[in-house]
Amino acid sequence: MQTFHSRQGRTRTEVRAVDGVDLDVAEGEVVGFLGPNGAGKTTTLRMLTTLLRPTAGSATVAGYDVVTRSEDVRRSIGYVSQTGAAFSGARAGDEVVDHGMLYGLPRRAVEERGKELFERMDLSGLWTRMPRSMSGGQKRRLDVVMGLIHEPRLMFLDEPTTGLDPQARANLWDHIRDLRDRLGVTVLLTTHYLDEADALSDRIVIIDHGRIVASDTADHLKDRVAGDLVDLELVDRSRIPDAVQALDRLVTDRSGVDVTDHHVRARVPQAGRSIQGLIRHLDTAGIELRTIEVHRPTLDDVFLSLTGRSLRDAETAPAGTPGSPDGVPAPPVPAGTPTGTPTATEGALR
Ligand SMILES: Nc1ncnc2c1ncn2[C@@H]1O[C@H](COP(=O)(O)OP(=O)(O)OP(=O)(O)O)[C@@H](O)[C@H]1O
Repeated sequence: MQTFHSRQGRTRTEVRAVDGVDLDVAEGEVVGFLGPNGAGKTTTLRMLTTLLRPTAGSATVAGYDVVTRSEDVRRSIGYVSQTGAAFSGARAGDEVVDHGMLYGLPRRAVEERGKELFERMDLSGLWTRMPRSMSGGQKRRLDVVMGLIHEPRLMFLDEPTTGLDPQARANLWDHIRDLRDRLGVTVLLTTHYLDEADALSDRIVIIDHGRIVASDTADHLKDRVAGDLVDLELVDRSRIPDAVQALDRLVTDRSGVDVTDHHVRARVPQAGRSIQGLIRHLDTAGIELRTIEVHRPTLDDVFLSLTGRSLRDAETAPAGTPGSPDGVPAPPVPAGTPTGTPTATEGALR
């Protein structure tokens, strides 16, 4: 759990930023932490990366307790914050080398690894460039290089693609996939982009008001929580009651059947399996269709069915004052890279 206190005049407000987060991440998984603004994603990440001490609860990252073994945690992880890491006026390559040396790594080894990572991240030729003259996408990839310089087994990426244009986003997605596929890095990323969570994550954890409301693969969430949307457009409106009855038999929850104009719509679990039978039935009953459409649900549908509101509508301005000095700043990290552990991250931050 993470509780913040903020003061406005004489009023002291308590914000429970994270309240009931149970999370297990296996080694090699890419987990997308999805939720609207202010849901508690960054706060959870800051606790897992030892930047913030949990008010209650415990968490283990790469096998180490985040409070009692915080230095070991820092040595084992890479963290790309929302604001990025490349601040100084130094050249990109020098930034990377300085960053690696903070981990106690020898200059030569860091340079070699840094140049390799520049190639892998499509930054070749930019070693001596000032970060401020790089494009948004290049800067973000430089942040990822800095996060990877000490060969962590686990990467935390906080909204890695916010502010990037579609091409730069797609490019960074490829690199994030590459982290897992080629480097075997476990990735925990936060996002409020539905398509990003969908495209990148082996598993999606949906957080709302500081609590986890769902955790599963995107496909399972869609099948289990939302169901496919079947939309029948009838030629003859007088047959609507018959079509409603036919579709209603396939509905397994209480979501029911909607009727507008010539359309009859319902959410049906795994419609691919039942649609043929439905069409046969309608045909036999002489119900003529103008169109039939089946839509896979989106993650927004999942969020809607779990919380009663759309993720987009849930995007509200955060209530507290993020960035106030509740957090413990991370000191430079000591050298070394731990060997893999069976569970990359686990914890119950309640
Ligand atoms: N240091 C702080 N002091 C007071 N309140 C805070 C602080 N940090 C975060 N909060 C509050 O805690 C809640 C969760 O914030 P958090 O930044 O974790 O959300 P988020 O899901 O990462 O949002 P975003 O997508 O906007 O980054 C919000 O209500 C926020 O205002």
